[in-house]
Amino acid sequence: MRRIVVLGSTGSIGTQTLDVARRHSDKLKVVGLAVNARADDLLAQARAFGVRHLAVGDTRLAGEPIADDLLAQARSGAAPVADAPSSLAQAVARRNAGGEGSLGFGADAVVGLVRLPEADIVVNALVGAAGLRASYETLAAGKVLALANKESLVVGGDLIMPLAAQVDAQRRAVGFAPDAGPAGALMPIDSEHGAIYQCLIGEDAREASRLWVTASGGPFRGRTRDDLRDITPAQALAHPTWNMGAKISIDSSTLMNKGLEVIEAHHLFAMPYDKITVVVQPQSAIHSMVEFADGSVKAHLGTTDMRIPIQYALSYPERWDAPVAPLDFRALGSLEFAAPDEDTFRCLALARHAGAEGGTLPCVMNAANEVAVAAFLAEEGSYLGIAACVEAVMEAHEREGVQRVESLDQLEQIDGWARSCARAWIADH
Ligand SMILES: NC(=O)C1=CN([C@@H]2O[C@H](COP(=O)(O)OP(=O)(O)OC[C@H]3O[C@@H](n4cnc5c(N)ncnc54)[C@H](OP(=O)(O)O)[C@@H]3O)[C@@H](O)[C@H]2O)C=CC1
Ligand SMILES: CC(=O)[C@@H](O)[C@H](O)COP(=O)(O)O
Ligand SMILES: [Mn+2]
Repeated sequence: MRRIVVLGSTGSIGTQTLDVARRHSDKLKVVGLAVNARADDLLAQARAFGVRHLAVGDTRLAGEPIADDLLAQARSGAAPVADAPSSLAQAVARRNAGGEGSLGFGADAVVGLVRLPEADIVVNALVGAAGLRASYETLAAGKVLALANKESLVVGGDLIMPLAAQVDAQRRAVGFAPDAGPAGALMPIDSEHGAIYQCLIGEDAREASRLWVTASGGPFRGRTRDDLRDITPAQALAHPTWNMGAKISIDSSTLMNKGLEVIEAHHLFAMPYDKITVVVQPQSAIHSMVEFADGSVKAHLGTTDMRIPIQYALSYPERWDAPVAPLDFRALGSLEFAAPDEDTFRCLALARHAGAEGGTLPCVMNAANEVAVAAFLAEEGSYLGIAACVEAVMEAHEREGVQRVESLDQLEQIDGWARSCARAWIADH
């Protein structure tokens, strides 16, 4: 039984993770759940999965009646009735649940769940740089990090990857290492990175000469800059192939998502930026590809459903029964490929620049993007303003001097500076 904590359990990745856990309840046990504000949904999930360690990011909810219900659930110690066909089974399930339950409010309570002694794997499905500390603390606690929160690596890859290498070595030392593959301390959930991870298994990573990161092209593929002037949130949220949370959907439409993924790939696979190439693949059937020194290319394909990479991150090195119908190539028709239009979708080039410069610039770029995307969604900023704001804040940071990444505290301080800068820029435009 693999015991998992799901941070961001009410979101797109979080709910799909719970669906995988439901389908494989003989192999996965959910022991902790965290959300930001959807506390009613959290309570329903906790009851359905018999979870007694709960955290809510929004501290204002601590004084609401829902807090009493959550506390009752945390203290209940009862396995869900559906999982306990007899009183004996229920008694065993109660004993296995172990320890006292817990309920906490605020960012520290959310991060605190990663240190639960009964947790083996933490699924980080938080959104934005708010997920960085949880990623760091998961690996610092020697646990497996199943990572959807790509912003963690974009901002703090320099801190996270050395920790992941340590946990990988610890797991290898105690005998957890498949014959042909890494020990699985950091399992990427992002579809492209899950794909590359699988293409590299059984290979000598030093023989990989290029990573081909695929992009759908987003809802505005083929449009000109002029076409993008009056884009509304509803138009930008309508992703052509994936059903995702709001922030990543906007990032996909601007190609910032692909820029974040290039930086994520650089950290995860130690690949130089000039050997990471983005290719538009509008069907989103090829999730990414790895080219090797001898000219061979391995591609990973699958149904466009995140439950496949989520499940693989949890089952590795095993493969469990498919959570969705596999791809039917007869129905797929053709596969198209194109170069991305980086003049129209400037966020991709900005992110590449931030990644290549390194240090604290990706942190600044990411924070400015988060603020500009939130402003656009709140109809307080324009669509084209997203790239313009990111560029202006990056330039300001470069003028002041990009720093080497030293610590989480340093990153949080620079993130705060970039957010203020971005808010000021939006107020002025
Ligand atoms: N969705 C997808 O298909 C993919 C997503 N990703 C990445 O996965 C991450 C999650 O994306 P997605 O699931 O789409 O996002 P959603 O917006 O759908 O969900 C975010 C989840 O995180 C919770 N949350 C947000 N902020 C906090 C906080 N400060 N403290 C505690 N909980 C918080 C939300 O709680 P509440 O509901 O209470 O607000 C919600 O449960 C992102 O980094 C994204 O880039 C990567 C690949 C694909
Ligand atoms: C499902 C997933 O991994 C997303 O990150 C996806 O890649 C978004 O689609 P785009 O290719 O349009 O960015
Ligand atoms: Mn992706």
